[in-house]
Amino acid sequence: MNGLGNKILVVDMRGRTDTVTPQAAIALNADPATQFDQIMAIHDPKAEGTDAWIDILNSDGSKAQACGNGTRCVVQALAAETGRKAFTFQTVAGILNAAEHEDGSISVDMGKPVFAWNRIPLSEEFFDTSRIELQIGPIDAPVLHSPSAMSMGNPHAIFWVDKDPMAFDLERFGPLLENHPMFPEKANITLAQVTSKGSLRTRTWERGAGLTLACGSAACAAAVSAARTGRTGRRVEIDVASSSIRQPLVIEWRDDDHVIMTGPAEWEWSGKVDPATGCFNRDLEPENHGQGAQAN
Ligand SMILES: N[C@H](CCC[C@H](N)C(=O)O)C(=O)O
Repeated sequence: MNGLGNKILVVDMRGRTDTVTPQAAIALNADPATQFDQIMAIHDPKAEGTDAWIDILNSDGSKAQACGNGTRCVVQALAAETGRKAFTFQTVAGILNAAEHEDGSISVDMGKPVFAWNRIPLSEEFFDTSRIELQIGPIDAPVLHSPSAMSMGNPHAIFWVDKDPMAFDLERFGPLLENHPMFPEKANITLAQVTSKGSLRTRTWERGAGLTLACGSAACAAAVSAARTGRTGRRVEIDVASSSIRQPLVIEWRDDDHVIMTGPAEWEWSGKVDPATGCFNRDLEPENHGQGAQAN
């Protein structure tokens, strides 16, 4: 599946006690036929009142605490399977409520943003993490500087740019910043251009996945950071510059501090996958539209 182009493998692990291994993730990503950005593994629920435990792996095999685009794909797959429209998931980042709307768009309550330096986490103490001292490029003429830092369950740095985010050499700067000592758990790196008081244009280098076509939790982090620094209001339309899918993500940072993300999801193909090794085969004919890959 994809969430605004973000390549998502939704793997049904319900009824099983094993998990998708980092090795399987790396093997699946190494094959062009199954190259992905994140795996959303659906497991039987652990907590009362939840529909599933969602285990999230990046394409480098590392774990992610949140995945907005991937969560919308899980909602679409489960809604197609069950006919239900609203779900409650448990992830490392906490409990997420999500629902598919009549028009097919999907809203996810991504929880509350975290601003404290030591919970993002950052390796240096900053009283105000809405603008931290971090720059890249020549000392006297930095290419990127003074980002806003925060967590959506996963760490984010938002660099403000005054021209198209596509004009930057993010392939070069991304890994330097992702792995910068400032971020003890690494970070997702986003370039954000304010295009109005209610809209942003973004591009993200993802922790553990690199340049992706879209990143939902980064869109949430950009919207919250823009509102937090007075650049926009608390409801923002995000034009994800790198995505070929010309639909905005709508992010609302509600007065109760919850961040609600609304956007599309799309099924691409289904198949069977070995969660230990990553061996897979595609269904010749799509069995059930909206179904993720079935573990075998
Ligand atoms: N693409 C995902 C983000 C995955 C985050 C992952 N890169 C990490 O934090 O390690 C999204 O739509 O939110």
